[in-house]
Amino acid sequence: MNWSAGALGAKDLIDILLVATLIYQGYQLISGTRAVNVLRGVVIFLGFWLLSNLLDLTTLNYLLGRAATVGLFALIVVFQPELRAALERLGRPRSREREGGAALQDIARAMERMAERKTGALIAIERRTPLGEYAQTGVPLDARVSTPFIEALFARNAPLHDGGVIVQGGRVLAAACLFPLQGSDGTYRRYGTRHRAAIGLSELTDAVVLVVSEERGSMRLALQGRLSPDLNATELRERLRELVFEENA
Ligand SMILES: Nc1ncnc2c1ncn2[C@@H]1O[C@H](COP(=O)(O)OP(=O)(O)OP(=O)(O)O)[C@@H](O)[C@H]1O
Repeated sequence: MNWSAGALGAKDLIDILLVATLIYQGYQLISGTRAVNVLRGVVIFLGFWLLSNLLDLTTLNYLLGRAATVGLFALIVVFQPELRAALERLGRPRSREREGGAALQDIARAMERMAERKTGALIAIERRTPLGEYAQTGVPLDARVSTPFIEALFARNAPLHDGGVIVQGGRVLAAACLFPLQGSDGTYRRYGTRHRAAIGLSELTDAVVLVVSEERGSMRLALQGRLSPDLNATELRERLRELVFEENA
């Protein structure tokens, strides 16, 4: 940017606009993931680094400079799954998103039917945080989502009915997965393990986790460590559309 020229040219404005868009899109890609907290830490670290530079604190500045180099590589290694998911999302064809929309309808339909029959179910829908590490605790499937398929997975006595199903962009990634149980902090203590597994996973990731209670035949949704009240079919569809299709688009 040519500051000496005094006024901002059209090129500078485009430049600023593009950088602002990049920063915003970058933030959108990581918002709701554990990377946001790390980003805050990085900003604080950079603040200290800048301050040590301004105040000319040579030793501190040297140490922070060294730590930054190592830290950059550490961040790439630690956030490799998130980076891969973000890049994958950038390059994901639109057809794949349409598939995701149709899959939501199928999941909602399966939820209603299982609730009618009081078949217990637990379904996690991946958003920005990759759920691969939880999928690894179950049986890998990589199959297209459909209402009968989801119902078959949770049918009583079906081999994979125990545990949770993980859905990623219109496909069932794995079934019979073990989700982290919500800690016993009191609020959700009275709930059984299926509901606490839903809350637990939604606490650690940004996934939308759906539960059908075998006991009550109710449908609920866990998000960001909170469990919704009972949802009817219309409410469930609405919530899924806004949380998975619109927010994640
Ligand atoms: N950590 C876990 N991860 C995934 N699924 C789990 C986990 N713990 C329990 N489940 C599932 O929950 C089932 C047990 O549900 P439980 O009756 O304890 O819970 P609940 O919340 O009372 O649900 P419901 O209302 O359906 O009875 C197990 O059979 C298993 O399928």
